[in-house]
Amino acid sequence: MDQSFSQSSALLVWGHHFRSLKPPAARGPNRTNIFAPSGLTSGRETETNLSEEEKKKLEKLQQIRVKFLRLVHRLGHSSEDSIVAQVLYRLAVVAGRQTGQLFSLDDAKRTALQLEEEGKDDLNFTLNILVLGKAGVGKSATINSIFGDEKTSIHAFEPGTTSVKEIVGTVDGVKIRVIDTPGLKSSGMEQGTNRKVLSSIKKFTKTCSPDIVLYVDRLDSQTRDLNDLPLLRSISTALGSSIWRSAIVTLTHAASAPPDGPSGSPFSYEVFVAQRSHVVQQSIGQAVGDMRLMNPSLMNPVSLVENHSACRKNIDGQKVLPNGQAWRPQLLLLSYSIKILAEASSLSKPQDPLDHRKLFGFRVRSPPLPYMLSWLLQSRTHPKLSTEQGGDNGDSDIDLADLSDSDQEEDEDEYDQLPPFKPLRRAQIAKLSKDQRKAYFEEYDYRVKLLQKKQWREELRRMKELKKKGKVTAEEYGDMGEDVDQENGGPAAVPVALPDMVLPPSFDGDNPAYRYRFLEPSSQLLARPVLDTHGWDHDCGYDGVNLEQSLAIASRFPAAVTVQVTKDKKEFNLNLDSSIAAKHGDNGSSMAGFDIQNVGKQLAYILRGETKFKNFKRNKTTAGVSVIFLGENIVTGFKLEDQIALGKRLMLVGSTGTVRSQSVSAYGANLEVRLREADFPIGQDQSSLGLSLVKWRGDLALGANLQSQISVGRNSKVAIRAGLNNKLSGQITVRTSTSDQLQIALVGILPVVMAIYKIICPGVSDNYSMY
Ligand SMILES: Nc1nc2c(ncn2[C@@H]2O[C@H](COP(=O)(O)OP(=O)(O)OP(=O)(O)O)[C@@H](O)[C@H]2O)c(=O)[nH]1
Repeated sequence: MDQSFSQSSALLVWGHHFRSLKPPAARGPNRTNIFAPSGLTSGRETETNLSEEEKKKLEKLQQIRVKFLRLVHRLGHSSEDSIVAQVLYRLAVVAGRQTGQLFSLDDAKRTALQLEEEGKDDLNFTLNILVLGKAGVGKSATINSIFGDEKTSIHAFEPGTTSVKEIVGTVDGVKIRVIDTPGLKSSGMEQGTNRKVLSSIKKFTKTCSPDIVLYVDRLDSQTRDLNDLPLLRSISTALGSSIWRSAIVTLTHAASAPPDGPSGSPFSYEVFVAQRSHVVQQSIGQAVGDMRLMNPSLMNPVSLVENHSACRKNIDGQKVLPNGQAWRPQLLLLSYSIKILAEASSLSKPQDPLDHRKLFGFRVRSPPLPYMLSWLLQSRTHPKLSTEQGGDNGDSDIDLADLSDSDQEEDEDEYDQLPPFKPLRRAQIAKLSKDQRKAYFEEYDYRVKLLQKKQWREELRRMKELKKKGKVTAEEYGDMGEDVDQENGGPAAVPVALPDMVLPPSFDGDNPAYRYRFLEPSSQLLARPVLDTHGWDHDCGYDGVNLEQSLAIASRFPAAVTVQVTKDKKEFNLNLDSSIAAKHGDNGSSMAGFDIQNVGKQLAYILRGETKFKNFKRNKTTAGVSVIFLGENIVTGFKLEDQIALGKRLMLVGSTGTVRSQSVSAYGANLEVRLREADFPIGQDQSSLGLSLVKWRGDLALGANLQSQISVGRNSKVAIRAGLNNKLSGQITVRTSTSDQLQIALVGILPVVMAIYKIICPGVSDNYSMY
């Protein structure tokens, strides 16, 4: 389910610079609200005291404001839009927060609308854009998308732009002049070539100085570190670090599916965009050498772009991102805003220049509602008292009963009735013919399975008896380790022995995993290191720690706390999950929880509660609420969930819910069918098919998700995960694990075959690289 949600989540698309913002003027008690109707404040009185020079400045600022509102109108945005509100606020600040007749917002709005209705072509607004970036990142394609026309040629496999050139066109009555530049090189060795290109760019910009710089890179490139520093430094040295003042980080290929995270499941779109934006923004900060630019509130704004011809379009024919936002009007609005602010800034005193980065850096953002909705709709297991803590282990009663009736005796008998069997030695097996060996292994596997089943049932029976007598201890219960949790279709969360560190795939003497081993813990507090598998060579990869504790509060209320802290040089992540539950009779249970999670770069504090009722033997209904505090936003949520078990193998889970913040709501529903092998957990084959639906800001996102784990032969397992949404983007992941070396070799050949296929059919590879 996650995947489909992540595809549709809307998120930090504009980085943290584009947060929905209540006009800050409305926040402080001493500030004048620029959105208040004119004439209600003392503006008129102060206006009469103004000098001629100040009056002229106000008039000019009002003209700029009218011009800006006309541009906003042409883009189809409203003055309530967060970027627009921020620009208007900033203009009011430059004006000294005058609200009199000379600088009335209502007047400006009225004039702008009137001029637009008259259709006058007197806007007098031009925009010069310099486009910079590495080779092949999509600079020329972005320029074509801006103009909606094939103005410059693009190439997939060779340098498309070989010299600096100017492209002129008109968009919404605005004359836009774009300087397209040859692709720059990132490696330190090639900075000589870059210097030549940059010096020709500099010559060009002397005659046509840019209002905006688009620094273009790909959203989907996997650089984790500061690989582009030499390139960014060359740009700063050649064009001056002030070039970054008006730069927008433009990330192309924005419809790409997020890659897999350390947990194996894909990142949400929000996290993917936030991480990639952060890497580029930080690199720019480092290249400029201004530590203030490392401050999130001063980083360059980010804009997402998707140039692919198959990109989904909205009813107006505008290309839209996976979160449903039309990117082109947003990019233009951002560019116009920066130019408008620069115009306003030229009227203010030199010691107070406007830095648009500061402007867009307010730490308030529109919360990613689809992401929060998918989080809310997840099924949760209520913590239970272990038998040692005095509990009867609630739901697992059903499991034990279910799993120990009817066909159990048959299986046991079957195993006991089997004729004697003598396992062969390796040397004896080697002498068998191919058919004999096959028959031998089939028989061997069949017997092992029956034996495992028998042992498992014996263990369950033993546990049941002990439970009846109230004698089972937590350790024994933990040893069992096989109690099936009906809700999650997997082993229930019971204390298990501390796992060892995962060994890296190739030997590395520096890796601590080879030097340290865990000891069996005596405490119930489970502590585990968190491994980041995407580390570099000689990186130890352990950047975090995970702690888990289950307790019984007042010997009655089971509680569970999980804390995970990851920290490396640059990032600090904290995740806290804590829950406490209380039972109502035999069939009901309520849970309250407090979580802390990283959402983008902010911490979200979450209060949640839910009540679960078992209304029929195989049906459970859950209702839950949540309140999330994210920055200055409060997101409230409500959900309903129903689980029906149809026999032992099939489970149906349906949930629906809504989240709401700042009078915007997102609605969603999930339906999931889970199917597992009849002798689960001895046989591990299981599949699930999920459908999800999210409605947010008028956009409907539908997603389907299939997950399947199948055993192939004796030694291999295949796990398939496929996701597809109604925007026809999706992802298929196939993972195979095998102990057969030949198969590994075959799997290793796959990328080579793919690479050859791409060379033979370049068009195909280019078109399908992201979809
Ligand atoms: N899927 C996808 N492909 C893109 C996108 N932008 C560009 N491309 C493709 O990437 C390739 C290179 O695009 P160009 O626009 O020529 O890149 P460039 O940065 O101008 O390249 P140089 O001029 O050589 O520096 C072309 O095949 C484009 O079709 C995008 O947003 N999504």
